[in-house]
Amino acid sequence: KTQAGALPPGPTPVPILGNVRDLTAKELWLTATKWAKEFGDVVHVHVVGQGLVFLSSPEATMDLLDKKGSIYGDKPSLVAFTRYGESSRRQRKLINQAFGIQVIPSYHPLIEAETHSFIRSLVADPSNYIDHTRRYAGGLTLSVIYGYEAVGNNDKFLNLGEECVDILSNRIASGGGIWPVDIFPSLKGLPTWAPGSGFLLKAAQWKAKMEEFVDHPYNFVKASMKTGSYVPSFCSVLLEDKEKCNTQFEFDLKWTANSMYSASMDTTITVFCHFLLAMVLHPEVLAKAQKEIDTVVGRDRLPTFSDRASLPFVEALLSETYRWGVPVPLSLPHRLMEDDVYRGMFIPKGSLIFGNVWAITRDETLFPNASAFLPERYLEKVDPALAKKRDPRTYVFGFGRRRCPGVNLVESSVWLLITAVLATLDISKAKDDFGNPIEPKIDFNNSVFRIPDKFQCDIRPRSEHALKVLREADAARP
Ligand code: HEM
Repeated sequence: KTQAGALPPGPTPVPILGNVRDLTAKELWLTATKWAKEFGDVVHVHVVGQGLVFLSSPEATMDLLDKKGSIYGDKPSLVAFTRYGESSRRQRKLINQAFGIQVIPSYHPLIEAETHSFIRSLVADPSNYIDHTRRYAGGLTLSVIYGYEAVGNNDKFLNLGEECVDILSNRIASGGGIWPVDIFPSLKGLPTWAPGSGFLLKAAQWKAKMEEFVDHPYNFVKASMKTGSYVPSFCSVLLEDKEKCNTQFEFDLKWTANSMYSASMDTTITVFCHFLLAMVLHPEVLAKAQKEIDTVVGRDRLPTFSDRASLPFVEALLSETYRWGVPVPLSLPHRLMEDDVYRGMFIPKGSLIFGNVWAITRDETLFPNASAFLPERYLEKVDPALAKKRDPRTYVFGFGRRRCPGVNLVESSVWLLITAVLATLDISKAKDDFGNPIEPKIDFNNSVFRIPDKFQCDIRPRSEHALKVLREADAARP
């Protein structure tokens, strides 16, 4: 077979298993970034015959995942949703119909209601902030997608969703390798002692749960549509068009709806936890943001979307939260559909391509003092090309044809989430029995999403008045 050039460089594989051991590392993005320093911004490793390519610069991610998106747009089938083909294009079309930028304002009342309810839960029970964020993200998605109103933290659909995401991202993904079995078909033949063989059982469990989770909320929409009393949602709007309702369409619709649920959960949790952590570690940033909100919004009402343009520091704080937190540090892999040659290096068809967002967002030339949380870096005026290169949104939502289709919704919902929290709550280090501040202990144990393990912190209302304003906002809601 003729090859146009050598494979991209990378760490030396061991026979047969290749780089399996390199890939089982905790915080794989750190390892991938070390490789980038050693071998360059395009690194190749292989796992039992499956090639993985890590792209660690804005140039490489743009050149391949964006500019050559038509051949870098496929997905491994289990990790995320669908292959890039007819069905994926149809699904994205459905999503864009529901989450196009012009549609988002119609979700504003829902977003506001979920945000205020989230703040009430934080006030009532601050230490369980992760559960509340999960409830918030799940609740928002269930209502937007299915018109379903989740009840409490123990809702049946929320629980089902949680089980699926948990099996996938924690048990399958961290069970000895990074990605599940049908990405590495060759793992099926491995003896049970080999790293990664535990995949099979877990993948079967996951599939069964997934089918439940795809069908149940969808059946809820259909049943409620039959009764005539239902809240319009992504599914109901698309189902109303009876013309299109054939089996293929329904199949696409229910899997699309489901993929959005899973996709919104851990991502939102990651972003919120990093915001919280940044506020715990940087009281001066919290104070500055609160001062801006007090000046622009005042203390007698809650911030709304119409305040956004007048809150540049909060905007910078949000950007810095995306950059510093890096919610999905290796993004989600794309699958190369045809052999390709890049800068003379040969990248074979079928390779899994990872955008190393961690390496890019920690690049000192783009972000001096990159490990520090400094919203001010986004207040500096720079030319548009550089601004785009430094905008974390260019990377943290993924790339090219598979870029996160929920981004417009997130851009609104996460903004309001942090702005409303800043307006109503104080966040600081927890104190021990002697009143000494406790340093939050930070560790990352999820192999796909960079979610900090639960840490101690102190969250409380800024004042009695803030609580009153919150109650008034609730009372005013129809
Ligand atoms: C802060 C929150 C979020 C972040 C950081 C985020 C990030 C991402 C990333 C990195 C990807 C992979 C893109 C790629 O493969 O190149 C992705 C895919 C996806 N996201 Fe999001 N996401 C967020 C929230 C949401 C929400 C709220 C929804 C839906 C309501 C959503 C729906 C999706 C879907 C459906 C995909 C798969 C797209 C495809 O494979 O074509 N995401 N997201």
